[in-house]
Amino acid sequence: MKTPRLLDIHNATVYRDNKKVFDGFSLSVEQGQSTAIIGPNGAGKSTLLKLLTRELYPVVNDESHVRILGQDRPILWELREKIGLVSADLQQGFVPDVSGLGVVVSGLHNSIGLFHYQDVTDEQLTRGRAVLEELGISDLAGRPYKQMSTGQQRRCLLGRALIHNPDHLILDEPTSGLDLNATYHYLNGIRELLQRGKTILLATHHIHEIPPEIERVVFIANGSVVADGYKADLLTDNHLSSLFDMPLTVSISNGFYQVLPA
Ligand SMILES: Nc1ncnc2c1ncn2[C@@H]1O[C@H](COP(=O)(O)OP(=O)(O)OP(=O)(O)O)[C@@H](O)[C@H]1O
Repeated sequence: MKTPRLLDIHNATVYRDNKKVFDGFSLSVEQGQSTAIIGPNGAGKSTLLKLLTRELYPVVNDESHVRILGQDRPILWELREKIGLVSADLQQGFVPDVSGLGVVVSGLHNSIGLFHYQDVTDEQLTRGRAVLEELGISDLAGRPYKQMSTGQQRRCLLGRALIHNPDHLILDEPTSGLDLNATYHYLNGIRELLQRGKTILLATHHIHEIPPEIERVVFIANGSVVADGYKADLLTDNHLSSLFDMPLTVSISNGFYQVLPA
């Protein structure tokens, strides 16, 4: 049997409040095909990722579908186990008093904090500690979320996304707000995950945070896919200048791309 696609969107119309953000949007991503979704502010990147996490739904229509791992109506609980998420929305909405260990373990409860009515087992705590150790952040286990830096919170949230050991990860602008050291530390962690075979869907307008291991890029502008192909073919002066509507020049160093005004 053919492996179902991670994502298969065909002809989708999506509204956010009264605004039609996608009109006939189509995109598919195979499992194992890590992809960077690039576009300027307001292009529709987060909207796309929210379709995948089922935080947004398309308008129901016979001629369109949004299939995730082969399912039109995936069971949310199962989806959360198979696809980990780190996004700014999640980071901002997290319960401030929870500890680093609590952040990670909350992934098992699919909650944005840990609450007294939740039954947290010793086994879950042991799993949470193992994830913290794997990410090299065991020192954050007891620290309240609200007392962590942006980068520390982000790494705990990565731990939360990894607690189910999902095959797929969605990262929405993963290094925004991180300093240089934290950016490259975080990117190294992401590169390791890619090298271990995880599929990563990364939405960003920061070209420098695309790990060398990601080869496919999709450009989105005004709610449509405007280009889709290999990174080496699309991350060029001309293509990026056109996407961001200003003259840009690209340089490459150790597999990472950097962009500056031309
Ligand atoms: N709650 C909302 N109500 C109405 N319009 C919205 C809402 N959220 C987003 N939009 C609009 O949808 C469009 C796509 O937004 P989206 O957040 O998906 O873009 P993005 O590419 O992720 O942008 P950014 O890089 O700024 O995060 C934008 O025009 C935005 O103004």
